[in-house]
Amino acid sequence: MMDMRNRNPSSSLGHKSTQKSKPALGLDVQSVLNIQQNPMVLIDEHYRIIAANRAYQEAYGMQADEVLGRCCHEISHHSPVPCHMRGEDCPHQAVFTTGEAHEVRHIHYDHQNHAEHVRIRGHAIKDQDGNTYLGEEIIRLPHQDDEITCGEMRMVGRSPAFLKCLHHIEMSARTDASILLYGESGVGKELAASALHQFSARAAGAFITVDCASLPETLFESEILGHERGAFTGCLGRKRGLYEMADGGTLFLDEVGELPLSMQAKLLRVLETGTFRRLGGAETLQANVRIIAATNRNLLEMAGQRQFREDLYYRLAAITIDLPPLRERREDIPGIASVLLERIGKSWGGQWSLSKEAEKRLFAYDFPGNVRELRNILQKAAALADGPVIQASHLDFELPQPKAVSHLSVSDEVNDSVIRPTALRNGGQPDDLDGLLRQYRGNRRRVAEILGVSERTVYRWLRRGS
Ligand SMILES: Nc1ncnc2c1ncn2[C@@H]1O[C@H](COP(=O)(O)OP(=O)(O)OP(=O)(O)O)[C@@H](O)[C@H]1O
Repeated sequence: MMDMRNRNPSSSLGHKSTQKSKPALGLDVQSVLNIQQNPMVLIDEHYRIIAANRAYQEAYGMQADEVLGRCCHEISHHSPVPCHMRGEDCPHQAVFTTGEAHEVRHIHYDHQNHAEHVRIRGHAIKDQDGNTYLGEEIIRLPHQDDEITCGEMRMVGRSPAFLKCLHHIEMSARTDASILLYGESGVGKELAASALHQFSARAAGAFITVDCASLPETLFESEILGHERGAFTGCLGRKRGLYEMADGGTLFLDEVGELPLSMQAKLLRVLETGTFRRLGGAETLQANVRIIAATNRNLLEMAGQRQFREDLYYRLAAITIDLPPLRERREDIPGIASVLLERIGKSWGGQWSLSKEAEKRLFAYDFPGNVRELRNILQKAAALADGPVIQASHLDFELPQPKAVSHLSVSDEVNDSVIRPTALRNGGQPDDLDGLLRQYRGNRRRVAEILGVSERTVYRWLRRGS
């Protein structure tokens, strides 16, 4: 039987006096911890480990006397500073500040410096003197959980901001609440929605995407609710709508902020009742659908300007999740770049990697168009590279200074040398839409204004090109 007081007298449970230092109920802490199959540790307010079970010692390849008295961050993060000082969501900080249990997703390093994804549940534990300790259970995630695989796509990242977002996605997926994903264009909202569906109890059901930006107002009802035969001129047969097709699964409303007010009212009616009628139909139908919506607009601000219904906002946003832009998680750039190059290699039949200098240049760039822009830059670079290694010179991402453009119209633009590459193609789409977006730091509204088209049109062009 191990006596914690002998191992680390200053930090054992009930350490205030020898008389009182006996653990509650006289239990041997070590044997209680050893019952746990997952790694478990007790940590004091100074981050020092005062007890660790056998599974913890095995996970980090250390003997008990090598672990006790050491700081938790030294062992699991190989870091001299606590994880919240490196931007991570730290259970220690949360539990000692709030006294509440806290769960996070982290990357831990074993004694051979191998990284592994873990879920940590931290709880406050009191001794008989009222001192608080952090009890941490560490759940090691299976290898395939290192990344989120959505069909062919993988959601890659290991930055604190990304792990926090991934944790929110996993936790929210357990509920059936509606979720609103916020994030700049190209940040991975659709991928996140698909991950939410996959983690949820509805994973076996359908995942149906509605592109709200490109859905014409006239087709809204027939597309979302379906129609009966002969419902309108030229309508030959019965068709189930997207809402009905998502029964038992998830309906993803992409770019929900682009929905005109009239469509918002129709959508709200369906979401509130869960019932609907196909166009031209008399029967009231029902579907059990989980709603995930995404936007890059501030919907509450839009609600204040009467451009978005407040009641619809609250129906969509039971839970909101922010997806951080790539420039706020730069350490993810090399990992994502390598996955994107793998994807490009597979579809083009080749293999590309980045030179050190190219990696450095990517790391320094701001990516107003986020992961989609990174993908476009890499595609272009792979096409330009004369071998398997992409050099810095192949990366075309000069971010030109935005010009003062508030007064520009389409005709002004034709005479403007900076914007000339965007000369309009058939159908109004500029030749270098990506370049124009880069020029205006991904601001689709500004680009739409310059081209004299609606933001929905710019969005539709982008989708067509991706
Ligand atoms: N973490 C990631 N790891 C790997 N690929 C990613 C990641 N995030 C996004 N991508 C890729 O970036 C591209 C853009 O992602 P996605 O379409 O999900 O962005 P979005 O936020 O929905 O964009 P938009 O607002 O324009 O609709 C896709 O090809 C997607 O697979």
